[in-house]
Amino acid sequence: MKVLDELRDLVEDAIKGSTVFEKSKVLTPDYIPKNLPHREKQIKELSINFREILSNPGSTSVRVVISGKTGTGKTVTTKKFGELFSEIAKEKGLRVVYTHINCHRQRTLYLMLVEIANQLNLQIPNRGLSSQETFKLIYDYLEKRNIQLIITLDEFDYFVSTSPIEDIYFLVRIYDELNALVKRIHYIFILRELTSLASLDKSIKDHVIKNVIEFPPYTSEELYDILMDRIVNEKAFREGAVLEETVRFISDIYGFDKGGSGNARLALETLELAGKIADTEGSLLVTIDHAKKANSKINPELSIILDTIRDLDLHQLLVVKAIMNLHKKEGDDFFSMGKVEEEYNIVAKDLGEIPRKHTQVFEYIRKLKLMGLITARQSGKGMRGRTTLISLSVPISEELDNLINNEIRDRLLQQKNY
Ligand SMILES: Nc1ncnc2c1ncn2[C@@H]1O[C@H](COP(=O)(O)OP(=O)(O)OP(=O)(O)O)[C@@H](O)[C@H]1O
Repeated sequence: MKVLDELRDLVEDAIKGSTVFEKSKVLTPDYIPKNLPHREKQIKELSINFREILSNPGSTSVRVVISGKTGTGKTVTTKKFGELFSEIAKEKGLRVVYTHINCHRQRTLYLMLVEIANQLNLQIPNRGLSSQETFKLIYDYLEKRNIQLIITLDEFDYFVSTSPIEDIYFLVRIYDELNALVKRIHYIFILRELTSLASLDKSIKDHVIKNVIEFPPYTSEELYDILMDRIVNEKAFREGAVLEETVRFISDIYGFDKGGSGNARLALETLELAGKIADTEGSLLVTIDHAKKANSKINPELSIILDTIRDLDLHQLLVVKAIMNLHKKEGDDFFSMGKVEEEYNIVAKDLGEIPRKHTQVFEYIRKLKLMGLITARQSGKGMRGRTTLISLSVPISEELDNLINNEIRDRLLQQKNY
């Protein structure tokens, strides 16, 4: 019974316990934030493409393609645009309804149409209507209420790769089908890769690919602004709970310019998980160490990183060991290149190895950075100008320690045997 009581205490303590979060819901994937840093240009491009709906409604059916890798804000940006655009239309006395369909969830043309009807609050009779009949019902509804409808087809690549060609044709050439004079239906097609449309017939492609808006992967600076916006403006965390260097660290790991994927979703997930780890450890601050632990759980590239450690040569491993030693000795995360080189010289000599020259060590560090094992950043402007500071991108655990030591031992043994 005692054990049960202890467990109950534990649960109660955890419920009462302190937390670094203030409004954690703003970190959930479906949350649409007030600001979308670094997507202003894309929102403007969307607005320009759609403005004719307001100035000359019924004259044209707009088609825009949005293309970009995963986590580059395609979904959140189109939703935000839809929200703002229909709001502005309403102020001008026009009805524009924005519908967002995920082609992966609504897997067939029919299911997509049912979902569009749902979002329009239009009841569809249960007797099995065909897609064509359903679309006609939707169109009549728009006509009766004088509505302009924007349909966003998210993950359109999926629809293209799984649907019969007639369905794609029907969807994009809807006006030939409907024979309607007033154009009320407009599309935003969201794709990860433009090349996924390559297999389509030219007559279809011409209806889809008119205006392409690119969503490039985010740089480290851009991710920093996105994370900071959720922390400071959206108040995801208590004031001061997330250290600035933690945000910098996460942005550097995922920044496209730093060899990362440029994926804002992974950066936000890492931040959220780092917060949860801080809570579990009873810490009032979210530190780089929490971010490293979160990264090792989330970053899909990490298991690959551990594999790459097994491929490193002896002196590259010694550089990694030097950074680990410095971390253990000084408790810091980032060290200047000079310091790492100094420690590397000691580590090498201790093992009876002749340390490599400065330029070679520099090259090792560059390679380790490319492999994603090391994160580098510039120091703040100090007395001696800017210097490059480096840190390991993985948490320093006993497991990592053992792995590195074993690999070093193996390399030394191999050398002896030759
Ligand atoms: N510029 C931005 N500002 C604020 N948050 C952003 C921004 N870009 C992306 N995000 C956030 O990152 C996450 C991923 O964004 P989103 O789902 O829009 O990406 P996506 O490009 O549609 O990805 P996928 O191709 O995987 O569907 C979401 O939580 C979103 O709110």
